[in-house]
Amino acid sequence: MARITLENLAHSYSPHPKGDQDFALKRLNHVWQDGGAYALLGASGCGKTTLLNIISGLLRPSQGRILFGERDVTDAPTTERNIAQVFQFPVVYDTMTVRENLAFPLRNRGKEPAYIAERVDRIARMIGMEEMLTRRARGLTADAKQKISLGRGMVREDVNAILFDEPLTVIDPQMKWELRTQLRQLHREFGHTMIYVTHDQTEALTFAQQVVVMHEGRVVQMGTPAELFETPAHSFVGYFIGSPGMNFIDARIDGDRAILPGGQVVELGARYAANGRTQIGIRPEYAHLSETGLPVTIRRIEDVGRHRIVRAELAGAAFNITMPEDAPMPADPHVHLMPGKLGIYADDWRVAPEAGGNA
Ligand SMILES: Nc1ncnc2c1ncn2[C@@H]1O[C@H](COP(=O)(O)OP(=O)(O)OP(=O)(O)O)[C@@H](O)[C@H]1O
Repeated sequence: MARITLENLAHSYSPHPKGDQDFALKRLNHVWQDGGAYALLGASGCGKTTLLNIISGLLRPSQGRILFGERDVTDAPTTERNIAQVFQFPVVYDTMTVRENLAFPLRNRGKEPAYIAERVDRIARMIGMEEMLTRRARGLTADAKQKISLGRGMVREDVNAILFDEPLTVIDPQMKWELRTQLRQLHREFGHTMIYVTHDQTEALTFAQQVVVMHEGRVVQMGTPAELFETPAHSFVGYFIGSPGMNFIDARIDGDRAILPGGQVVELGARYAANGRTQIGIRPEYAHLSETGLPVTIRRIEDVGRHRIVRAELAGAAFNITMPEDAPMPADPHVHLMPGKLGIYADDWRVAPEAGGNA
């Protein structure tokens, strides 16, 4: 296994890129620690698959280097990188049995038959296919074939990393949950570096210790699920994580106060110097309806089970508030923003308070 370093990496599918807009992957420096469980999260088209294919060697980056440990593998073929990759759709050998499919990567590397048998049985148990080991892959459902692909990706113990590219797309919801739990267990047991690509925040947050969020070809933040929720570094992370996402309201920042478009003042509890398009950001969970605070107009209330989502308007912008099911609705609705939970954003990036500040 190895630490994977991406150094000044960038990729354009165009042979003559003219500017940033021609890069599917903009310049990027990143380290995947040996043994980490990472999710790579982002909307469709943000560059996740491009990045995975560069790590596995299916694609050569147009700029920069990739290191496995200290070794530069930028020009090394896939076979030398010792990476297992599981794709969105099944890749199985139809004429082989399930057992032969699972054993294939181990046979290829000349492992002992006894070891292969033991390892295949173990993986088959994990993916719930012990009963099917003697069946040919041809004729199995897409779901079953994808489980074989997953099993094959995990059967080797000696890989540098296992890359999963939206591997559960074709799996039914109940099995999805089970397989995700199994992957986590496998990670704990064997400590492989795992990179799991998804556009689904639930998948990312339940699988990974560290979530790397990509937006328009850039890594905008890497953090634990809690860090991404509490302190999104970029407004995209605020929108993308959480349900509903973070509220952003345009505001002029004046030292330790934010002035909203209607003139309402929000005390920030610390001083900020912010230029460009400035906004305050707050999660719906940290905004509470009350009789005092900033006046809001309520547009709609949605009951989503354990709580309600209040769709409101604050200072001319859409504003969501989560509210316990049994909380009373104020007669004259105002919203109270929890001061320690406010973030200040300038041109989409979170701004730290000035030295000596405490927000
Ligand atoms: N072979 C290719 N040739 C040209 N452009 C490509 C190629 N593959 C991907 N792109 C473009 O590069 C950008 C990033 O694509 P990529 O597939 O890496 O994103 P993604 O985040 O994995 O999206 P998805 O979840 O939809 O697979 C997109 O704009 C895509 O259209």
